[in-house]
Amino acid sequence: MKNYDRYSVGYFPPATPHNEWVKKDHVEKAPTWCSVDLRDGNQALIVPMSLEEKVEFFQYLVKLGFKEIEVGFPAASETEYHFLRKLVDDNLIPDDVTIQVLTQSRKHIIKKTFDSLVGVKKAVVHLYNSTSLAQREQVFRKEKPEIIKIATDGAHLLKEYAAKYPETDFSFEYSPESFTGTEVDFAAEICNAVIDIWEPTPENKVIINLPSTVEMSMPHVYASQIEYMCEQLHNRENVIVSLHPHNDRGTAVAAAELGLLAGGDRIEGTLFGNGERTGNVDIVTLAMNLFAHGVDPELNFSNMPEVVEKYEQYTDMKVPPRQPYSGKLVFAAFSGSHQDAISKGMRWHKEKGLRTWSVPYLLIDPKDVGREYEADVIRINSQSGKGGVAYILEQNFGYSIPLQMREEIGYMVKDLSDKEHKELSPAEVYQAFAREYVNVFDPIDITDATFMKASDYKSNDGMIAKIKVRINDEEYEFEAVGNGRLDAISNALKMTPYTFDYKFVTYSEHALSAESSSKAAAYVCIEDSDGNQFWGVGQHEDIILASVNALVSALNRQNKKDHFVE
Ligand SMILES: CC(=O)SCCNC(=O)CCNC(=O)[C@H](O)C(C)(C)COP(=O)(O)OP(=O)(O)OC[C@H]1O[C@@H](n2cnc3c(N)ncnc32)[C@H](O)[C@@H]1OP(=O)(O)O
Ligand SMILES: CC(C)C(=O)C(=O)O
Repeated sequence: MKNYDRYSVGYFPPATPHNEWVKKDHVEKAPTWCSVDLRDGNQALIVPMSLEEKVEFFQYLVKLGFKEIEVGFPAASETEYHFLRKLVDDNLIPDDVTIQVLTQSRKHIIKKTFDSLVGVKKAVVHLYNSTSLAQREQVFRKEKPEIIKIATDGAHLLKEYAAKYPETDFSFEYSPESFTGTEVDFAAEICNAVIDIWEPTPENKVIINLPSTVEMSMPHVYASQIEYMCEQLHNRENVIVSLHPHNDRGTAVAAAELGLLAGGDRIEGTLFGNGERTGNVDIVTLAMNLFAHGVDPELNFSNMPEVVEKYEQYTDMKVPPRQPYSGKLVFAAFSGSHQDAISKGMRWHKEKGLRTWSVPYLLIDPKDVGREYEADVIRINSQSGKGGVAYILEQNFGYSIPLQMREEIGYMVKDLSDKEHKELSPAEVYQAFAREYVNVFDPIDITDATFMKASDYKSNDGMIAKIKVRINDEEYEFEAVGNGRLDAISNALKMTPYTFDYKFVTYSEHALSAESSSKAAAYVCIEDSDGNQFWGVGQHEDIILASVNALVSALNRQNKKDHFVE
């Protein structure tokens, strides 16, 4: 590919290695979450949200458990301003939720921001200016001291305006925007200049937010930068280090996780990673990654389908089918060996009554995010195998297919999917199975069967079967004795003018689920003198007649109408 040589690394790792974070292997507690869906997410939409949509989305974010929500850039537009006023005037902000607003470091914008906040109980005012080499040179055309002055002027203004509204509990946040393209020592210098003005205390900490406004490096470089900043920041114990990753290289989640290992306390991100360009960091994935490591994420995504639905409704964006934890296909196993392992794993967990989760191929239990095994996990197409097909028949329709029969059914179903070139729904799997195996009554149909004990039969408990049978539209009635019911029926059938060539290989039966109107299923396998085997399945409310139906089905599969001659 041409033109790769136009690019080079544009980021600035610390001059000395800052890699202590590498010694930790997982994040041990949830960070403070700040949703920026209504600001960063909103500013990235083709059509930003309406006031009503923002109100609903805000309330939904509260329901999910967010305690800090950046509600907008109130100086940006009338909608943003009125939205904030509505939250305040209609008392829509719960006491345990802090709203946050973003402002550039410009006096009229800061003033308008504070105007919009009048009457709010508590708020974070988030000040930013760009600090990267590229922005300094190309956009602001200013040297470092002038860039620092933009930040410190803004920091002073925030203090001044906040003092005018003593009824509001204000906190301050500063972002050296484009941090990832900023020399780390300069980033530390400008953040410290702001911290020194704000003079944080344990009661009034400040937030220093370190955005990868554009994600430029591999995630470990971002982590090293965060570790360096945590070491350099003044008054660190009273500074909340916040991370605001974007996803330009597709590694925002990794960067955020490593950044947390490196000392980050707080994450700004959005549901499903909506945001500028390739998006902000996806808070759903981050939170669920904690969950999957046994850490309480302190956000509630237990009804993921609803989260997806609401998000799509508010933003008009789509959650892709492979989005971690939330996409439609992320728990789906189509391939045979995966299905086999999952169904065995599920059974193992059930049998052992295990609460801890270790089912192969599934990072978490889909039920924990409101997904259904039946609809979401094992799905049938031409890549599927016997284990998956048997799982579908058992879970959805109550048929516990004998192990020896599974392979044959598996191939029959996958072949059908292959020919039709489509996924088969559980109902279609069942129809294919039923059509081929269950209660197959043509050309042979036993229309009536009664049994009596033949106690004199070789002094054993033999059975006498009296059957009415229709074969190729002719009716016959015979009575015969056998060492069991099926044997007696076989002997009666042999009295018809037809030749039957089979012996029994195996038989099994079980009750079907309580909801089913047919209460029993039976499975019969017969073998002809050439060694060919034929399975049949019978279904009936009466277990004895289910077994008769299974035998008849097997015989009919052996003796297809056209080939069955006297
Ligand atoms: C990475 C991020 O997501 S940052 C947030 C970005 N979000 C947004 O910008 C959405 C909301 N913004 C807006 O609606 C508008 O930009 C407003 C209302 C805030 C300001 O509008 P305007 O003043 O008309 O335009 P604009 O933002 O283009 O202003 C650019 C000027 O501000 C300066 N500027 C830009 N950002 C900042 C900042 N953070 N602090 C101080 N000055 C800044 C620029 O250097 C430029 O200066 P110049 O006029 O001397 O050239
Ligand atoms: C304002 C800052 C935090 C921002 O949105 C970014 O840098 O991406």
